[in-house]
Amino acid sequence: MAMGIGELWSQMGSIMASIMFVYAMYDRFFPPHIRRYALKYTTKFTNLMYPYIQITFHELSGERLKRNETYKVIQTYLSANSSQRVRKLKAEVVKDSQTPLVLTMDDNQEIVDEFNGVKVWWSANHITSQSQPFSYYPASNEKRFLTLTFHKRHRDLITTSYIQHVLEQGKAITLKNRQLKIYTNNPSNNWGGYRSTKWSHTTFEHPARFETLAMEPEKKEEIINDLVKFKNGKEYYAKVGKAWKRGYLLFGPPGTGKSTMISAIANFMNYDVYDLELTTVKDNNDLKRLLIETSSKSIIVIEDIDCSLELTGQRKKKTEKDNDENGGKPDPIKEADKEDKKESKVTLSGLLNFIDGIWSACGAERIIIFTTNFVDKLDPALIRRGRMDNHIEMSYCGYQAFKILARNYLDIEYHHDLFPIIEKLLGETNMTPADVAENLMPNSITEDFETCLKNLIHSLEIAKKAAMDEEEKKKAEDEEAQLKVEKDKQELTQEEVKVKADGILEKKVKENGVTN
Ligand SMILES: Nc1ncnc2c1ncn2[C@@H]1O[C@H](COP(=O)(O)OP(=O)(O)OP(=O)(O)O)[C@@H](O)[C@H]1O
Repeated sequence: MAMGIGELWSQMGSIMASIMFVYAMYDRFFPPHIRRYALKYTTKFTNLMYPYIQITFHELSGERLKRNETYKVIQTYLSANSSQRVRKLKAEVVKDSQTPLVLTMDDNQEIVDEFNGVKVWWSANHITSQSQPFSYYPASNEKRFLTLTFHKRHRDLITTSYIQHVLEQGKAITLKNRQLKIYTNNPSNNWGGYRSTKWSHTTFEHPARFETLAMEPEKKEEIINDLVKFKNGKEYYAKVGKAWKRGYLLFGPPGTGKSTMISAIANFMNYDVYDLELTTVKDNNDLKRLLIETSSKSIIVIEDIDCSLELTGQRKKKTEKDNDENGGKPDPIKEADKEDKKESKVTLSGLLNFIDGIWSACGAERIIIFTTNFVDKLDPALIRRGRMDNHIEMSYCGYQAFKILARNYLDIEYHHDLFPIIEKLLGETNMTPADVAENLMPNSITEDFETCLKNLIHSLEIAKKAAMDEEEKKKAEDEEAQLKVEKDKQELTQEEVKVKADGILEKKVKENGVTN
């Protein structure tokens, strides 16, 4: 006969009461050391019966309870996998991330992950403990940890491959989401009589991308392929015994996109940028120290390398020009700056060591970029292949590059009737992408794209005429110079004739004098 609900409840009640009674007796009459003994053996027994292994990853570790990097990386991995599956999520503000609000698994939530067909369980937990006086997070007396549970027959797979997989994936996601930074070296205060420079940084938010960079598509593709090969080249570089770094030399006239290219590379590679101002570096040692302080996955840039040091004599010219701009008088600010530069004792060999000396191998995955407007003036040792592996010429705007700018600035995707005229004019005159872009920008909100294209045509025609006039002028000057040379030659020959004639006359006079 079926048992009534009331009867069931009364039976459960008496079972519970018996359990409580036995526990109270155990607690009261068994001394603690016997209880500990019993607990030890019960745990051993349950461990034998329980086929799962648990690994915990604590949020804080070490004596000073610093935040554990592994915990953060696993949390990132789990966030990427859990936000779709877990019902209770926690929103956290993360510093230096492109997505400042990150959703992570909340306490006591569990997610199931699968690796090579094996199931594992992750759970987020916390225990409340006494507050930690030495913790970097003094307010926190909650110890958080993540627990990984898996069947013991998969021990090897999980403890080696799976955990490594989680860490690699977590790191990759962190890198992808991180906010890029741009560093620059500033002279630091006199300290103990030693004047050195220090990196300071801000967030790097340049919007340049390869898609928006105006250059010939084949050339662009070549650069992208080279970068991808470099990024995936860890094993290759290790195999050939070369430090994992690459040098790029960007050269071309001002306004052809050298700085824009650097930003596009940084965004594409997801690397930080170190903009090195060589003139404020005290000496080779200071340069070495700055190099050591740069991180992996970064681009070290030295812009206008020809003006940075007295490696080419270019700096002297620049200074003279600066004085001319100031009515011949030295500008006090620039003079102070000059004092700074005078102190820079970085030498060519110091710079060469910086690029490929022993110390350049500290840190990996680094790109060094030099830019210059005057490639011919650079010391060949500085830019030889192997140091600057890839020489990229940034040239005047061609038709393909123009089409990219037209798409960027005017949203013209494929073609416009004015394009053939522009193509012809671009073939006949030199205009930098910076100037083309400037012309394509509407001067007012009422200006439509056709007007912008016409503005460009007008500017190209003016530039073409100016170039022709310049050429004519140069031709005329050359001709004049040539004429002068010829005239000088003629005058010289006349002079020679005169000298000769005078010589003959003198001789005759002497002879006559003798005969007379
Ligand atoms: N190839 C390009 N593609 C897209 N935009 C460009 C390109 N070249 C120049 N520009 C535009 O012109 C501006 C100036 O270009 P950029 O500073 O990159 O030139 P640069 O070659 O580094 O000049 P400089 O030698 O004077 O430093 C940029 O802000 C960008 O808007």
